[in-house]
Amino acid sequence: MNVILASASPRRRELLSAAGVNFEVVASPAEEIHDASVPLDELCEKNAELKALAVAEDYPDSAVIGADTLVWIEGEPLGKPRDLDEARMMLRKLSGRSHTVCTGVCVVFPGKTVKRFHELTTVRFRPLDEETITAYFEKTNPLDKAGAYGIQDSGEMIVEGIEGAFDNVMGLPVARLLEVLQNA
Ligand SMILES: Cc1cn([C@H]2C[C@H](O)[C@@H](COP(=O)(O)OP(=O)(O)OP(=O)(O)O)O2)c(=O)[nH]c1=O
Repeated sequence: MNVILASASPRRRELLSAAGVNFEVVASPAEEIHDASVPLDELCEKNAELKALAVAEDYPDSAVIGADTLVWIEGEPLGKPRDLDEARMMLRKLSGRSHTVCTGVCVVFPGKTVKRFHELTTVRFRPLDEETITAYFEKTNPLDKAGAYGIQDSGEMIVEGIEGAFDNVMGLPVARLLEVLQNA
């Protein structure tokens, strides 16, 4: 079965390649929803589905994978920051506390069968002072990442510990995705 990753994210590409899956990449034109009144798990899965369905229209004979990662703190979803000021505000908010990272995944199979799931990881941040945030932004670009951080990019500067899967924080819970692809 031909597999398409409907994502522009280099991290998702890396993770799926490392799992030994052969796939093509087609970035999805879908617009994400960021509506705090929708429950986190539903929001991640819905966005993943919108991304996958938009590409599946043009590739009806392939299995099309969409994914969406949101950082959730105190009932508020954090997407990607608009600029460095907002990125700094996000890290201040995450400083010294735990938050939830939810990645929703949707696979649209030929015949339009849709499989959706999500995975949650708890991430505990170190207390961050302004100097650490500045130093961290010199190491990584926060603007293309939900919550303004990348656990895979000098994550030890800011993260104290996690409960759950690391790859889920990076943007793709691969083990569960492989099960879905294999059981198709
Ligand atoms: C929290 C966190 C997010 N991220 C990234 C994963 C995603 O690429 C991004 C969240 O944005 P998404 O909207 O989920 O994905 P995207 O816009 O990058 O790609 P596409 O919609 O085309 O699939 O944040 C990390 O790389 N590391 C992290 O620790």
